[in-house]
Amino acid sequence: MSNVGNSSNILWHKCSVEKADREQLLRQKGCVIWVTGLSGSGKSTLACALARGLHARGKLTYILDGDNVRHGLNSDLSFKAEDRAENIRRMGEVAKLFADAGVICIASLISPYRKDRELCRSLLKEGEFIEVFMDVPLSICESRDPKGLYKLARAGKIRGFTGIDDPYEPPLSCEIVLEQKDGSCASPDRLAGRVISYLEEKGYLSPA
Ligand SMILES: Nc1ncnc2c1ncn2[C@@H]1O[C@H](COP(=O)(O)OS(=O)(=O)O)[C@@H](OP(=O)(O)O)[C@H]1O
Ligand SMILES: Nc1ncnc2c1ncn2[C@@H]1O[C@H](COP(=O)(O)OP(=O)(O)O)[C@@H](O)[C@H]1O
Repeated sequence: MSNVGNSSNILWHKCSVEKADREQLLRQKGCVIWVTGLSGSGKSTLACALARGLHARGKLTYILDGDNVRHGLNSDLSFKAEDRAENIRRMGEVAKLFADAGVICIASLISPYRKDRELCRSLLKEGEFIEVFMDVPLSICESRDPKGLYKLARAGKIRGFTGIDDPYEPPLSCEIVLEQKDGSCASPDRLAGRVISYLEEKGYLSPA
């Protein structure tokens, strides 16, 4: 008998077709690229550029974007701390399933709290969780404000907005930092190129 979370009598069912077999088929290694950063830091843009770049090399990717998943699976969750934690936990679990399918899964969400990101990291094997920090100062994100949300937050019309009146905890150590400082903002394709080089170096773009 085994207990899993709140359930009991749940046993793992194993299949003879495993992750490595799917990876052979796809000629790549399943992993999670976890893109974290403030709203407006360029997470979704990077995710798209990365998916395009990898697709062009014949690699199978799937983007889990915070905004998009909040339209469906996570539509019951708000932005209070415990709901963000649940949002991130579910994203981590779904990303893990994609990685197990052999897919290069690009999860792009603010994920502001370190402990939630660490929990998602712990779901995967060593090396399979690649954290990418969009290191863009709040002032730049705020000046971009493509959805007008910072303006609403500053006006007190949105409460608990990340970076304004809700914290963002930058990674203390992560696999890739993409810095965008004033005046020197690399293009999304260039930034994606840095992630693709990392994947190549670590062998993720070759079969298991
Ligand atoms: N209070 C508050 N704080 C931060 N962001 C807010 C908030 N309310 C709405 N939004 C919009 O929701 C997008 C962030 O969703 P995420 O799922 O990525 O957030 S989180 O990881 O659960 O913190 C985020 O999208 P991005 O701009 O793409 O980051 C915002 O557009
Ligand atoms: N590398 C970049 N250089 C300049 N502008 C960028 C870059 N990446 C994204 N942007 C712009 O910044 C804004 C926010 O990008 P977005 O990808 O929506 O951020 P996020 O998903 O983190 O909220 C958009 O207007 C986008 O065009």
